[in-house]
Amino acid sequence: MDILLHQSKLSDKSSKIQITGSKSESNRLLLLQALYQGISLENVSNSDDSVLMQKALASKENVIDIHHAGTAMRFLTAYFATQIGRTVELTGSKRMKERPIGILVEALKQLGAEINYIENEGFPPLLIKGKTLTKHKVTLKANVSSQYISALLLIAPKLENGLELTLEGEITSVPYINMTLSLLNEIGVETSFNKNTIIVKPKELNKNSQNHLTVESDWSSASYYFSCAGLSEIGTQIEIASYKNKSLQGDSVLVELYQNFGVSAQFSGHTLQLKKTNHPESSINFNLKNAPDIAQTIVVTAFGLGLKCDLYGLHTLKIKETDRLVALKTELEKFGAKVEITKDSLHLEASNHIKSNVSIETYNDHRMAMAFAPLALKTNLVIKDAEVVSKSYPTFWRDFKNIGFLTESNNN
Ligand SMILES: O=C(O)C1=C[C@@H](OP(=O)(O)O)[C@@H](O)[C@H](O)C1
Ligand SMILES: C=C(OP(=O)(O)O)C(=O)O
Repeated sequence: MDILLHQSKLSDKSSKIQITGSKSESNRLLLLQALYQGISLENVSNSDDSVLMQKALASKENVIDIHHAGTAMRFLTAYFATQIGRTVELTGSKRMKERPIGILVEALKQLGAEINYIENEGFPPLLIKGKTLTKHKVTLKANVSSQYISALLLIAPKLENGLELTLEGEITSVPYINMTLSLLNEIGVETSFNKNTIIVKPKELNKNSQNHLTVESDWSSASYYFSCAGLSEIGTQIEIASYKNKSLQGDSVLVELYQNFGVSAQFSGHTLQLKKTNHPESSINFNLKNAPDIAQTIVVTAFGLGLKCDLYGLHTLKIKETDRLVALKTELEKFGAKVEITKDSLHLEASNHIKSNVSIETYNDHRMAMAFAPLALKTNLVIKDAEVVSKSYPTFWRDFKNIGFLTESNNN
């Protein structure tokens, strides 16, 4: 399905958008729920990636396909490595087979796991034979993906002696590691993270222990509304829910970053009120190594406002749903933008011209579709294969229409 977005203006009646739970928090908590009894959850994400995670954890099949879900692939590799007596083939989409997993597999093997590559060395699919992991110390590279680290941390309290991780190189996406540790703490697991060492103490929850956790709504999904506010006229307001002032999600840095685009974000209880209050700064320069998932949103907002934009710390973007650096350059240039990319940065020139009626390819990447959609506040455009949004935010197009976007779909 392609969606034609006519140039739109946000509706004056500020309607409140209820955004689904964080997929990162949900996928961690679903795994902890499978490992420990007595955990109940509220506001779990309805994203494809979380539904796939739930199904995989409940499945009794020998082959489990997690499609495009990176966290599910990495977290379930660790999970199945500890499921004694079970042998599972863990596989995914064509793209998943190109997303590296060797660092995690090697770390699990150092702990005593039995995992084999079915096709290419270092990549899914994997054949995992569940075993008791006997060791508790492991060293791994931390500059490729934090998901390998979170995967190990999630199973750590179940290991006989817990886990001591030594991280090598510059640690990437640190807030996601802290999120994992905080969620472990919430269910009573003791952890420490000092410099490059993380320690998780072993823990068996007592039979009667009950933990009820409410998943905060997804901040990466919130970014598209920050972008809408940023691209609107001064005075425009949008309300999104349900958010917390002290979030576990690193993408909550949006509140600070979007001030540069003239957007103010105020809490009223768990509702976040976004308002365009000021003109933007003349140029944007951010390091996003702690918040890689909002890079696409930010560069599109900057382009829509005609701003020069330099983004750094983007080394993980090449191994996500698509090579996001190449995808951004290709699609932005269709509108007439001038973009340079390196292996870890992106540079957009200031320009006040935006070509109309461009068709955006989404490359099986939900964030390509959602990041470009707010540009309809400036021009007409088409989003190809628009259903990709369901990877993290299935009701995105409905919600988008509700705040005033004029959309037309065609099913080709
Ligand atoms: O742990 C997580 O939930 C995630 C970690 C990040 O990945 P990297 O650590 O690979 O950057 C992020 O991009 C991804 O969307 C979700
Ligand atoms: C990179 C992402 O997800 P994953 O790595 O879990 O596929 C994302 O949601 O932007």
